[in-house]
Amino acid sequence: MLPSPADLLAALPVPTDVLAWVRNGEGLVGWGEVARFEPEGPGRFAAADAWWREFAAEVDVHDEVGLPGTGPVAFVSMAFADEPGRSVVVVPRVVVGRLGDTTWITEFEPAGPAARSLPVRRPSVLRYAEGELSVPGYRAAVRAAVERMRAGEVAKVVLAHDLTAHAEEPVDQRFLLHNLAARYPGCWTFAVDGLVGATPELLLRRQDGRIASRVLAGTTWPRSDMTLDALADALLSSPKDRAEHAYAVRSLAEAIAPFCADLSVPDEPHVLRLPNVLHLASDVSGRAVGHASLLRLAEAAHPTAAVGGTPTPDALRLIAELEGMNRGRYAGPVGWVGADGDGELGIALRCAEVDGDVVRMFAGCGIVADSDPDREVEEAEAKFRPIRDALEG
Ligand SMILES: C=C(O[C@@H]1C=C(C(=O)O)C=C[C@H]1O)C(=O)O
Repeated sequence: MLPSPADLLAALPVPTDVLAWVRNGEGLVGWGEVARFEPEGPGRFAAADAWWREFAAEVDVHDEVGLPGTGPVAFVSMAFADEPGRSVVVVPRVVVGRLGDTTWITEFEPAGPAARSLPVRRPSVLRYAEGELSVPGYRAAVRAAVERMRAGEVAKVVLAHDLTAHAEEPVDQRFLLHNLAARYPGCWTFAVDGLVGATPELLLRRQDGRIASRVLAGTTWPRSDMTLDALADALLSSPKDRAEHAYAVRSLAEAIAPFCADLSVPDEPHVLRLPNVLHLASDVSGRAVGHASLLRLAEAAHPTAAVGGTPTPDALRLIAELEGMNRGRYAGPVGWVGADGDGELGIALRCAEVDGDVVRMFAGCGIVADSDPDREVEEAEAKFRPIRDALEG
């Protein structure tokens, strides 16, 4: 039995090409690679689903545990945009999983040589630099979005920017994972093909005929002049944040309604408290009708107005125009799928793309007509905290 959240991650023997999806000590970690598929474009979800079905159907499975996450699994990280962007589906050679008190190992045969276990290394000297969209560039983009919204072009748009850190040596992704899981145990700590983070937002879970989602939108952050209770009350009674939240909930609920019976959407959001931010949160759930896999459900739901906007097509056009950067897999669905098409996909937030010694971090905010550009810059700063702190140790 593995006693603490850090321990599932401690099973990872190597510093890069690690796979993880861990929350409160439960989940999956993987390494080695038996297969990979990299779809692109608007058909990427359907292509990933078809490829995985075909692959999983060929596997001769001996599953002695029979829990969600046992048997063959693929880790998934989808591009945010139809263009540009590369999505990744990876089937690991070895998976270690944990659910409740049960811990298991899944291995493809013939088993490869055991990976030599390398100690976790702290990144050496970090130098920060602007990303593709600088802070002043981001402020200007938010200002422009507000003007366009006041002119009635869109109701909500989510704008993000990036920040780069350079280390002296390739970054040990496990160092980030350990720090994120220790500080944000209730978030889903993930790593797929170099995208590493800890997201508080569950796009969709499909399991045993149930569909669930945790929608977040509407954010505040701790400051010295207000208690956490006062901040939470202010967030719940802020018309701006409630409006941002309502768009996100509606977009998710409408997208999954055709695949669900007994859809349950809370009348009021609750406040999710994290060390760096507080969010308005709504847990939506329903009973799955039909056989649409998790990947096909995600295709219908992505991007929700938590990371895109309302109406979606106009918001996506505005994001491409005003951000002018490639989001890559940031804000796209990330997680795992099982051979039966069930699994869990979060929204890849509070994360970074790690490429050797370069770490590209992302953060974004929902913008509505009465957003203040300076506050959105501050909110993005608060959202960079988890990954920056994880890098710095
Ligand atoms: C876009 C991000 O977060 C999203 C935007 C939020 C908001 O605007 O209030 C809150 C949670 C997330 O849905 C991010 O963290 O980068």
